Amino acid sequence: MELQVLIFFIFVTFTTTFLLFSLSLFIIHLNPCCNCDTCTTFITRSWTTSFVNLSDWYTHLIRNSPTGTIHVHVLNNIITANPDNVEFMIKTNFENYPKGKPFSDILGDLLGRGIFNVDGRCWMFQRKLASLELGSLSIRSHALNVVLKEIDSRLVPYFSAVADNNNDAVLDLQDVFRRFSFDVICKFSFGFDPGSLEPLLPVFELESAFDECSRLCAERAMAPSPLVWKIKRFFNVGSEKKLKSAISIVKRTADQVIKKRRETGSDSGSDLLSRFMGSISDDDYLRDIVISFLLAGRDTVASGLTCFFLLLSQNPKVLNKIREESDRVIGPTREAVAGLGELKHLHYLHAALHESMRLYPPVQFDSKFAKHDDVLPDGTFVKRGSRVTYHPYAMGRMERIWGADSLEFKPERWIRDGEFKQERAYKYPVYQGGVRVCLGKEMSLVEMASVALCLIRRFDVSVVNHSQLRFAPGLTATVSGGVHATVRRRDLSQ
Ligand code: HEM
Repeated sequence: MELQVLIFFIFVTFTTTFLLFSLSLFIIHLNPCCNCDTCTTFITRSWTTSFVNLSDWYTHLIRNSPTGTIHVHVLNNIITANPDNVEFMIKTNFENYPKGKPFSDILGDLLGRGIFNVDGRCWMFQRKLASLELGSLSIRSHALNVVLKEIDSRLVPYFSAVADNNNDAVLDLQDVFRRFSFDVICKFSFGFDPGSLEPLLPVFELESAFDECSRLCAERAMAPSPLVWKIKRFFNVGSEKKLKSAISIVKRTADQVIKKRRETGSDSGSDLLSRFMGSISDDDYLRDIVISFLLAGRDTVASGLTCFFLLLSQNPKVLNKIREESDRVIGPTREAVAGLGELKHLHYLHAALHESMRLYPPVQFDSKFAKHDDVLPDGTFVKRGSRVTYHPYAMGRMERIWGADSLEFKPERWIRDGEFKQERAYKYPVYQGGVRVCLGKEMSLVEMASVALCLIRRFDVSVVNHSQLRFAPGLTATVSGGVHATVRRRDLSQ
């Protein structure tokens, strides 16, 4: 009995100390008492009466800010859509804006020492290794082969089955593209095929565990204070208990794949894991690296494709122009596929993909934490420890950046002298840009262009729900309830 009392006493003392310590950190870092308009609207959530998404409210505030920057004091968060500030954060003064501890705390349990979650030397080592691998021609053509095989063997049959259903069946584009891109990134990174787009296979345990991780980590990020989730994690209750179990599934599966590969040897050497295995002998480190790639490559591509098809469905003229261009470059045979060389000549298609991600960037915002006091180019003072966020979603909707027609879907704005022209990364930081620019940019564009071509040339895809998109909380832009569409085989006599 005495022992139980002692344990109880230690438990209560520890918990109280922990709570008080965390509360004092919360008060030091945040400013929970601010009663400015922005903070009051944020705390009372009264923005929901006029806006569907938090990002839309931020866009509205930023539009009305003369500098293109706002400050949500209660979150200690500076949010900017000013290209000069973006360039300063991610390039000129990059050293002062690492991901920082608050970010690595949120994703640390899932990503460990993976590239997404680290700064400094550990990041630089992985970055160098990964850029060497991803830059090589052989891995690019491996990526294209993986994508084309998945399109041919699963995506086209899946769409065909829906099109041949006489009852005007509807499919959820977002769900299909997520499963497609999960298969692709697993094959590309691990060299193994989860087959999640096979209609008859049950949802793969790894895939749903990954969904759960992404959702619950985003919940951590949205908590008003890390104290909330840290206490839950400490006691292993509620959402933290679920997260722990989902993370263990992801890690266990990755461990099994690596162990098997060590036993059988890296056969073809073409997937990313085989290539990393040549330089890294620590299997836990290898696992962290590969999990970061799975996270990076899955929902981003699915989100990009979903919004692209939504916009095409609303803009038939753009759709027709893409079809005309592809007939010209690849030839009119519907089954013909574009190789790496031909993809480069599809200028209008690339313009349309970039334009779609301007309005619906897969990563809507990206935060860093200031190491030292600083002043942004627009004059905003940044206190050490503040969170500084650049906001591609708001940037894509700014008249001062894109002109009076900024809300229109106009691929033509990317075409000069008949060719696709890239914009500066700081005006269009959809793939971030600067020192930590996305390493999968080329691969994702090849993947999205290939999917778009194969589907557009064969099918008419019509989105049925056209109301304003409501995004669910998550690391990547995900539409609540999905994006539903009918699919018909194209009438080739037209
Ligand atoms: C439309 C698709 C994609 C978009 C919009 C996108 C966007 C981004 C963004 C915004 C970042 C910076 C995130 C941060 O600050 O942590 C990033 C980083 C990264 N992306 Fe992507 N990404 C896409 C696809 C991919 C794919 C397919 C891969 C893998 C093959 C990939 C691999 C990476 C990696 C490894 C990083 C970390 C780079 C570093 O920290 O140095 N991405 N991406």
